[in-house]
Amino acid sequence: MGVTLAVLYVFLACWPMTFPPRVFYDPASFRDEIRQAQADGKRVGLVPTMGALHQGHLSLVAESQKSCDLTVVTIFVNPTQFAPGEDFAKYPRTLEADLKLLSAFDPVWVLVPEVDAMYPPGNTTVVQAPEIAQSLEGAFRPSHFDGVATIVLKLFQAAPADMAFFGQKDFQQVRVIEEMVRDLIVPIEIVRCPIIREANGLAMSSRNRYLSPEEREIALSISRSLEEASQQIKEGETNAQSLRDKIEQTLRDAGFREIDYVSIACPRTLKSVETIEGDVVILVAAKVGSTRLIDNILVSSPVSS
Ligand SMILES: Nc1ncnc2c1ncn2[C@@H]1O[C@H](COP(=O)(O)OP(=O)(O)OP(=O)(O)O)[C@@H](O)[C@H]1O
Ligand SMILES: CC(C)(CO)[C@@H](O)C(=O)[O-]
Ligand code: BAL
Repeated sequence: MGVTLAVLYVFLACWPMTFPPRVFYDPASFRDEIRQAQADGKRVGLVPTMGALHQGHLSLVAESQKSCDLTVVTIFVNPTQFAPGEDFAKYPRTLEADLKLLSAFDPVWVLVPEVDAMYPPGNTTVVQAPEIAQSLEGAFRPSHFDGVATIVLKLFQAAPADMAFFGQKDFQQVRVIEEMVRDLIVPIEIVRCPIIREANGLAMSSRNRYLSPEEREIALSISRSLEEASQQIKEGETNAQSLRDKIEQTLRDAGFREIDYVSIACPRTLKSVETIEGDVVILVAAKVGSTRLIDNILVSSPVSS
C-alpha cells in the first residue's frame, strides 16, 4: 500500500500541470463574463493574437499573469489588415495546438470569434489609424494599420480588460495602438513586452513556419545585422546613413533580394534620423522567398541628444 501511494505520488508530481482554457466564440457573452469577473474584483489582462502561438505569444501571457488575476487571449486572423494578395488565406490556423500551449497557464479564457461576429454583415464603420501609421509598414502595407486599429478597438470592446499586452516585435503596431488609445480615450493600459528570439537570434514569428531551412539561414542575417549595428552605435557611431548601408549590405550578402526598408528612427515618432543621438530604434522589413519578415532593436547611444 505504502509503495503504491509513493508510486502514485511520484507519478502525479512528474505529470505536467495542465488547465484547459475556457473557450468562447461569442464576443458579447465573453464581454459579459469579463465584466462579471471584474465586478468580483479580478484584474483582467488581454493578449490579442492571430494564433499559431509560439513562445513570443506565451511571454505576453506570462507577463499578463504577473499583474492580472485573469488573462484573456483572443485568436482571430483579422481579414481587414491583410491586403489582397497577402497571406490571409494561407496564414497558419492551429487552434488545437494553441489551446494546448495555453493550458500551461491558469486561469486563461480564450475568444475565438468568427469573422461575422467581429464584422457584422453591413459593417461600414472603421478606425482610421493615427498618422504614425503612414511610414514604414504603412508605406508598404497601405491599409494594414486601419485594419489593425479597427480590430484592436473591437477587441477592446469584446474584452474590456484593464491592461493589454503587445510585443515590441511589431514596434510600429504598438505605437499605433498607444496613440489610438490616447486619442480615443480608451480606458486600458497598454504594456509593451520585449522581443522573444530563438537561441540563434531569429525573432519568433508565426510566419517563420513558412521558411525553408535555407531561408531560415538567410533570415538570421536580420538579427545579426541589427546586433552589429547596435554594437557600433554603443561604440559611438552617429552616422545613420553609413549604418543603414552596412545593414542592407549584410542582408544582400546573406541572400535577401527584396528589402522594403532599413530605418534608424526616433522610437516615439518613428521619424528617420540622420545623426544618431540618444535613443533610437532600428527597424527592418525584408522578404525571403515569398515570406516577409520584420524585426527591430532599441539602442541607447552614448552620444546624448
Ligand atoms: N517574438 C515575439 N516576441 C514578443 N512578442 C511577439 C513576438 N512575436 C509576436 N509577438 C506579439 O504577439 C502578438 C500577436 O502577434 P501575431 O499573432 O501577429 O504573431 P506574430 O508571430 O507576430 O505573427 P506574424 O508572423 O503574423 O507577424 C503581437 O503583440 C506581437 O507583437
Ligand atoms: C494585434 C493583432 C492581434 C490584431 O489583429 C495583430 O496585428 C497581431 O497579431 O499582431
Ligand atoms: N503581427 C502583425 C500582424 C500582421 O502582420 O498582419
